[in-house]
Amino acid sequence: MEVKPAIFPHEQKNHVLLTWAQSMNGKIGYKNYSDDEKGNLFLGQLKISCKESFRMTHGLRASFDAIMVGSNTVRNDNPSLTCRYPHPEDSTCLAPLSMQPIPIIIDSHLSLNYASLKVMELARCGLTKAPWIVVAPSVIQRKTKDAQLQERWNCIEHYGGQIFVRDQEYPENWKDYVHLEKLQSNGASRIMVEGGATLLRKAFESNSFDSLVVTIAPKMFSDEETIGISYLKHLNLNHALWIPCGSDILLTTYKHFPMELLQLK
Ligand SMILES: NC(=O)C1=CN([C@@H]2O[C@H](COP(=O)(O)OP(=O)(O)OC[C@H]3O[C@@H](n4cnc5c(N)ncnc54)[C@H](O)[C@@H]3O)[C@@H](O)[C@H]2O)C=CC1
Ligand SMILES: Nc1nc(O)c(N)c(N[C@@H]2O[C@H](COP(=O)(O)O)[C@@H](O)[C@H]2O)n1
Repeated sequence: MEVKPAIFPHEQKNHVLLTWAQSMNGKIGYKNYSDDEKGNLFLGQLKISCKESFRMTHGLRASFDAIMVGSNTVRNDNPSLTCRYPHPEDSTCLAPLSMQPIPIIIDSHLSLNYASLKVMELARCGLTKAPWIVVAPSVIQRKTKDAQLQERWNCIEHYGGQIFVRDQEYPENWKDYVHLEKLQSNGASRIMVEGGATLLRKAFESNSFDSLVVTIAPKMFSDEETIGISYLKHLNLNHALWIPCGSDILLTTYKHFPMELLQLK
């Protein structure tokens, strides 16, 4: 797949950036995740980025209208999906509400327990924007007979979130699956797709993105306990830039990567 040089989203209205952090052997997260409600060990996030590239990610988050993640990412990581600078490792170091990206979760069957999520708690406290959830059309009918689904739907709306029902149950094309046109026409024009592996892979397969920023850390993780993304080998990266960032290296298609993001202090 030819990957074209990209311009940074400030100059472009609609933009989809695929971004993730990976080890040298392409690993991005723990393989088995478990729902801590069932009393199992909650594995949480695989720590990959160094502090400089994690800070860069938060600089990017300040430049985008929304961060999109998949439902398994939320189930495994319970991410806050906030813009925190200059110290992203400090959960209280939040950018002003106006600079916070909209969290977008692709959760076709409304499978997550929204009341227990960090993104909902942060929205309830007025610290961040309430999340947008993309669901399959079957949820409308199912929730009339399923009190738990109705409760989740009510929880999202109660905290000011929005639910977007896509047109088809299982669209082939990524853009239809995530209801991209509707999201962008409602204000999420520039979207950072942060993962997980499936959501990113499907975006590659339907060539539904404008740019890439990949953080590659000098780490290796075992096949037994981690999952990976192996799409880079299919890309023609002749136009890509490789930019050192702390102990990591960034692979990006931005011809003019905003280097000030690397100096975010
Ligand atoms: N290192 C990093 O930067 C990141 C790592 N992760 C890790 O990734 C792991 C989760 O990844 P996965 O299990 O792959 O789950 P995932 O988070 O990608 O969830 C699967 C998603 O794919 C969507 N999907 C299924 N079929 C699709 C299709 N045809 N088109 C478009 N979307 C489709 C589902 O609706 C769901 O939202 C976790 O371990 C998490 O920690 C997640 C984000 C970033
Ligand atoms: N840039 C980056 N480096 C890592 O090492 C990571 N594990 C991730 N993970 C992504 O960031 C989300 C967490 O977001 P918050 O810090 O909770 O706001 C996680 O869900 C992945 O999307 N990213």
